[in-house]
Amino acid sequence: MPILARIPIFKALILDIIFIYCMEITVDQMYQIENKGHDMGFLKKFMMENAGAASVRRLVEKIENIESKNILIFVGLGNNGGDGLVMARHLAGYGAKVTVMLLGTPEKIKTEESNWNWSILKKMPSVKLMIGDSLSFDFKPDIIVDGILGTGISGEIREPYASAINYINKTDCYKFAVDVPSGLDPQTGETANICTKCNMTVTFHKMKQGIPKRKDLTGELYAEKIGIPPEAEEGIL
Ligand SMILES: NC(=O)C1=CN([C@@H]2O[C@H](COP(=O)(O)OP(=O)(O)OC[C@H]3O[C@@H](n4cnc5c(N)ncnc54)[C@H](O)[C@@H]3O)[C@@H](O)[C@H]2O)[C@@H](O)CC1
Ligand SMILES: [K+]
Repeated sequence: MPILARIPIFKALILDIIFIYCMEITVDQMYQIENKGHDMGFLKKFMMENAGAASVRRLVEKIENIESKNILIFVGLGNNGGDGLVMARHLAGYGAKVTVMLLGTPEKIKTEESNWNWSILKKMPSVKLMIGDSLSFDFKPDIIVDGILGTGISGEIREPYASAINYINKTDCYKFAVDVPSGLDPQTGETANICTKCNMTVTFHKMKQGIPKRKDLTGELYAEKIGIPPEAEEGIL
């Protein structure tokens, strides 16, 4: 054993570092765990539901009088956006004034679980739905939810996501990132050409290795369980 590791305080520190490192997973491991959980019957739509619900719990704990707030939710066409759609429904349940800006058209939503959530929102007049790439709103948001891009990010940010990220960064309000601030690579901690700067980030299941490197962009950072059976990790972690 190295000499330093024999001194209790250093031993504790080394154990802490090992523990923190082991708690963090790669993005690839996350996708494998998600797929295995889904194959076990814990469907991705349930994971998405729990991700959105856990995010709203954190937001409601943080922000007083949520029912009086104008909340603007930017959603991309992947499952990060799907989590944002779940948040919209839960926040409407709290009585907040919720507007969803889908960055694209509904036919281009990529997954069954995101589509499922979009179709529920279409039946909810309590949530205002906008589509396309207009960034002109007839209210001033108190809170913006960034559900644009998550673990599926690759390369430089393309339109209309880039303009939405710019809009978020120049708007003065509370900013919440779903899973990871859009533009931040959750594996490496590096940013693309542009990235949201947020006040709070809630990531799911376990911390991804790159995210805690960028607390300057994440703000307060949490990893929330979303119901994936621990057995889904077997053979992966
Ligand atoms: N992995 C899991 O276990 C779970 C993941 N969930 C959510 O799903 C997310 C991952 O979903 P996806 O795999 O659909 O990925 P994303 O939602 O991150 O989106 C990927 C899509 O965005 C587009 N895109 C990628 N890079 C781009 C760029 N630079 N500029 C413009 N467009 C770009 C691509 O068309 C791609 O299909 C996570 O971040 C998380 O929010 C949750 O629903 C809960 C469970
Ligand atoms: K995001």
